[in-house]
Amino acid sequence: MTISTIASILKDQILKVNAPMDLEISGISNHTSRVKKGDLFICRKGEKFDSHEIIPEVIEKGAVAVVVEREVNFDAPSILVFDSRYFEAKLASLFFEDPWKDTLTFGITGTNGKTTTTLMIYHMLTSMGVKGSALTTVLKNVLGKTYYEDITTPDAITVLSAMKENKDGGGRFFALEVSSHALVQKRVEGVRFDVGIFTNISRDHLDFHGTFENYLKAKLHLFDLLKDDGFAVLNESLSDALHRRVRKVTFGTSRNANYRLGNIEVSWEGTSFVLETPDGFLKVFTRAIGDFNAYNAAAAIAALHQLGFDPKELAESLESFTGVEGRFEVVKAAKKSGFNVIVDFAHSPDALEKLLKNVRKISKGRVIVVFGAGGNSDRGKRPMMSRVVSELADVMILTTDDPRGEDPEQIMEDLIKGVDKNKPYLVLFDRKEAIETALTIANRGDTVVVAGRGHERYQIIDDEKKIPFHDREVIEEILREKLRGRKFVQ
Ligand SMILES: CC(=O)N[C@H]1[C@@H](OP(=O)(O)OP(=O)(O)OC[C@H]2O[C@@H](n3ccc(=O)[nH]c3=O)[C@H](O)[C@@H]2O)O[C@H](CO)[C@@H](O)[C@@H]1O[C@H](C)C(=O)N[C@@H](C)C(=O)N[C@H](CCC(=O)O)C(=O)O
Ligand SMILES: Nc1ncnc2c1ncn2[C@@H]1O[C@H](COP(=O)(O)OP(=O)(O)OP(=O)(O)O)[C@@H](O)[C@H]1O
Repeated sequence: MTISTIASILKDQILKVNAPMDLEISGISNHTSRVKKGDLFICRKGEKFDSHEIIPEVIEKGAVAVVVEREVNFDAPSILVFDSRYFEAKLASLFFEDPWKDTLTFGITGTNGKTTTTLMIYHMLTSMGVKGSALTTVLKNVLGKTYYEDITTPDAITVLSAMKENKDGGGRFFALEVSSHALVQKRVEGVRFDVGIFTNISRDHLDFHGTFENYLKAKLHLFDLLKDDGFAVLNESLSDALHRRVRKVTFGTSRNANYRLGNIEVSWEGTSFVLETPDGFLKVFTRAIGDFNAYNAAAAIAALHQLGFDPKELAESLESFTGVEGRFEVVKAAKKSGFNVIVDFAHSPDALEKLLKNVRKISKGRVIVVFGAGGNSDRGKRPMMSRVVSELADVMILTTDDPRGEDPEQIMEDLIKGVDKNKPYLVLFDRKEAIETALTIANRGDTVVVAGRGHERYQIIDDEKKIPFHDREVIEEILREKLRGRKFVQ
């Protein structure tokens, strides 16, 4: 692709071109670690770093031109643009030949349930023989291959190159979990979606968005990115918040919902419910435990049913969905000990509340909860999280999550502010010790919930330091030690 092509197609985004028009670019990149020979490199001012400062380094590494959003004191072929992030998204779409155009694209946003809903769609479609890909917090799978390991919604270049690879490999759909950070940072601005799903909204990420209104606005931007015939699948509580004139399909429990959930039943085996669709009633069962998973399933079924898939086939294919790693994950190794252990990613007040209400429904004994709060993110939600847990747990053990450079004592102080002091609670900073204590005090019939980190494999202490820590593996290791040499009657 030449500079001339870019300059003519993206001219509205460009202030000045200072490069030969016939200059050929063979790739695009935005990070020094990924620059290749012949690349057009996009410079961005970020929160930690400004890559306008390192142009000599990227030219040295082989970039033939740079995109900048301010004048720089370095003589290199360049394109001056209004907004680097927006330009990157549009350029990525152009460079990878608009792969979303002939792909069935799903964008899934919401405070909770994005990963699960995305993977339900992925599971149903692939089980029905439709080839495709999904990028989520947990699974980042492009036609069976792990595409990258990192944040939830990657940068625009990664998103669009993954879509292109999916399309070139015969993939017909692409399901993308879209975080509010990604929407603000224009990581999906170069994509157009057939279906946008908004699972729910509750307090989270206010460190980044400032206010709840901004957070909601960020999420709603997904629907500005729908294709002309695209449609929105919304939790019924969000229908009025979306003012844009798009086709809306709602799910919920009220009479007005287009997809109406009823008879939700939760057990250790899974979740079942009846879904009233515009085409009649559907019995649905999924092995993912929790009434909130009925809502996630309703959203996923509504999206696919509206696209013309047979509802019975959808329900059948969902039966083999076993849930997502680290989401209401029942630790099998604990069965022998007579109590249950659950690992769950809940790290917002709403997710903790929904999780623990479900646990209470199915647990015979006490509910013992181990959790903490992540550093460098929304301080205000911390006391709300501990308030919910102290209300719903019988025993609460506060511990460390990912401090991310913040003082763990400070995080703990914030958490303790929300605790009901009439309820028993323990503070154990060492996460392993906290889990071990919970497993030690658990009696037959009790349920231990280890919340907050789900599938994550490292504790992030600060920018530099990552300590391997996987809740389920730590639990299994402790149980092995405890069970060694002991006999249990089951
Ligand atoms: C606060 C935030 O969201 N930051 C994201 C943002 O970084 P940034 O643009 O501020 O980047 P920066 O590190 O200051 O660097 C500026 C520029 O210099 C470049 N650079 C930087 C360093 C270097 O050595 N070389 C280099 O070229 C970078 O590529 C970038 O172009 O853009 C980067 C590329 O898209 C992201 O990797 C980065 O995510 C950081 C790592 C992050 O942790 N983000 C979290 C908060 C996040 O986005 N989370 C959501 C999920 C939230 C949830 O639902 O729980 C997500 O989608 O993952
Ligand atoms: N529909 C829902 N409503 C409320 N809570 C939910 C819902 N679905 C899942 N959860 C809770 O949120 C946790 C995370 O689920 P999931 O990974 O699907 O959400 P997510 O939105 O992708 O989260 P994240 O953005 O943090 O990756 C689950 O472990 C569960 O506790």
